Amino acid sequence: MSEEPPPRLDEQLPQIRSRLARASDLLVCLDFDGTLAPIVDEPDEATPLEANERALSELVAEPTVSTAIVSGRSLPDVRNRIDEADAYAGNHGLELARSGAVSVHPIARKRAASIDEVCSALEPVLSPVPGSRIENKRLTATVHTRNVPEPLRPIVHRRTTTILDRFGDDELELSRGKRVLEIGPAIPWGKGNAVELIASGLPDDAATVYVGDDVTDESAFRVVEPAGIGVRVGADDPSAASCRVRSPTDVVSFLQWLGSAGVDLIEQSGRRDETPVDPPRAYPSRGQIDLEYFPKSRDG
Ligand SMILES: O=P(O)(O)OC[C@H]1O[C@H](O[C@H]2O[C@H](CO)[C@@H](O)[C@H](O)[C@H]2O)[C@H](O)[C@@H](O)[C@@H]1O
Repeated sequence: MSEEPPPRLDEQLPQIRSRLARASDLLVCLDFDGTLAPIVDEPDEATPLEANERALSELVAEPTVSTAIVSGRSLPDVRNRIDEADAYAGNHGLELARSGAVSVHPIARKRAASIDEVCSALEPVLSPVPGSRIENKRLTATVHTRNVPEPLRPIVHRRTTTILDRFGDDELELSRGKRVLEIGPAIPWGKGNAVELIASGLPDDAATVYVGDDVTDESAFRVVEPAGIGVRVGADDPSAASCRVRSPTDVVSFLQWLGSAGVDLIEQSGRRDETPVDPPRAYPSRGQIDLEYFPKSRDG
């Protein structure tokens, strides 16, 4: 990954056009917080921009386009916040909903009890810290520090690390996001893996676009680039994405552009007529799914 922030999206339009002009189909994967919805102080109050919802609906209506929301929130939470997408990945890719069925990473499912224990242990040590908040998302947990006064944030970090060392038993790991500490199972699985799974149901010459704003979106950028298009939302962070926009408002413009010029480029390529498209692979029902859709591992 370059140390430099990626170039602005408008500077990259010729490259984006040429990638779309070679594609038979388009998969548009979108992060939620900071991408479709502006970042707000209270996580419960995050709402997508109406214009982003409209632009998503227009993409959903296009026969050459598939859509997915890929979020760090729990699956039920993110599905309640934004409707209509063809697929949803929650908990940073550990749970997936598509074609009417849900699959959960088998190791993450086993470690849900440890997440619960850690949340219970964190409650008494963090509740005295003003503004701190624990979001238990079953497969992962988020410790929020956005509303914690700056001088107290190191205390939250220390206490969280201490509890995780005591209860996590090497099964859980800590990572950082935007004013949050994310606690999840220590397994090599992230948003990028979820995007690969979703894309595997599409023809080989489909183009995948991924738009996201935070650290966990980087694994998805690495998966889609360079054949697809990664768009980092935010000012000047280095990223594996090939271009950037500044804010969720700019995401609106990009989604609108994809729904008009982007779809035209794909249709003009005419590749769809030549390529027989496999029917989307349906998710099997709960219970059958885990080992089939997620990799086996020693304790899986
Ligand atoms: O992958 P995402 O959909 O972007 O989810 C990442 C985390 O988003 C939420 O936290 C972030 O947004 C909050 C509301 O704007 C903000 O207050 C917080 O500081 C941000 O980090 C969500 O609450 C987490 O569960 C997600 O993991």
